[in-house]
Amino acid sequence: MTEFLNVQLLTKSAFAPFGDVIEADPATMRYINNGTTERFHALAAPQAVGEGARVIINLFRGQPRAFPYEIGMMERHPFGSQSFSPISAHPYLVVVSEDEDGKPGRPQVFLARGDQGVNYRRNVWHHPLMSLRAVSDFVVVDREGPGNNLEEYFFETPFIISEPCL
Ligand SMILES: NC(=O)N[C@@H](O)C(=O)O
Ligand code: NI
Repeated sequence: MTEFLNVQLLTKSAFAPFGDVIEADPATMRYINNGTTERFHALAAPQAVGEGARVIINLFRGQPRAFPYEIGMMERHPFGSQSFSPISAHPYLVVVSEDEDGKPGRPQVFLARGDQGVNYRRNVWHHPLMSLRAVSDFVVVDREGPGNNLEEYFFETPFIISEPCL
């Protein structure tokens, strides 16, 4: 039986089980550079485990997804975190799942604003990048190093996101 997923707004509290929201949170702000710059401090902390592992910074250029969209798989990165920070100012979707005995549970879909980034903590189930509306660039901070840092799971029956809006 096809299951449709609803979409919720991305908030720090709702996303807390999965990682961090990278946004200009006033509670994290301190002035630097003689008061000319606001520093929103330590919004997330990259993780990269394993001998020889390092944190790297990438650019991802995502093609917009078409809807209705089938969420047929999820993935996770056992050895490192992965963050996505939009630099094209377009909204995008963030799809995550709790872990249920080594498999992803029912996906949860968040609509992220174009000024919100996310950091998936290490080993958190998520769907690959889901850009909306237009080709969108993201600064991606994740882990490079030895070992297979990609685990994928394919659902027997895909979930459907009918529309990306709320
Ligand atoms: N494969 C890759 O680098 N990207 C995915 O991990 C993703 O989450 O988009
Ligand atoms: Ni990923």
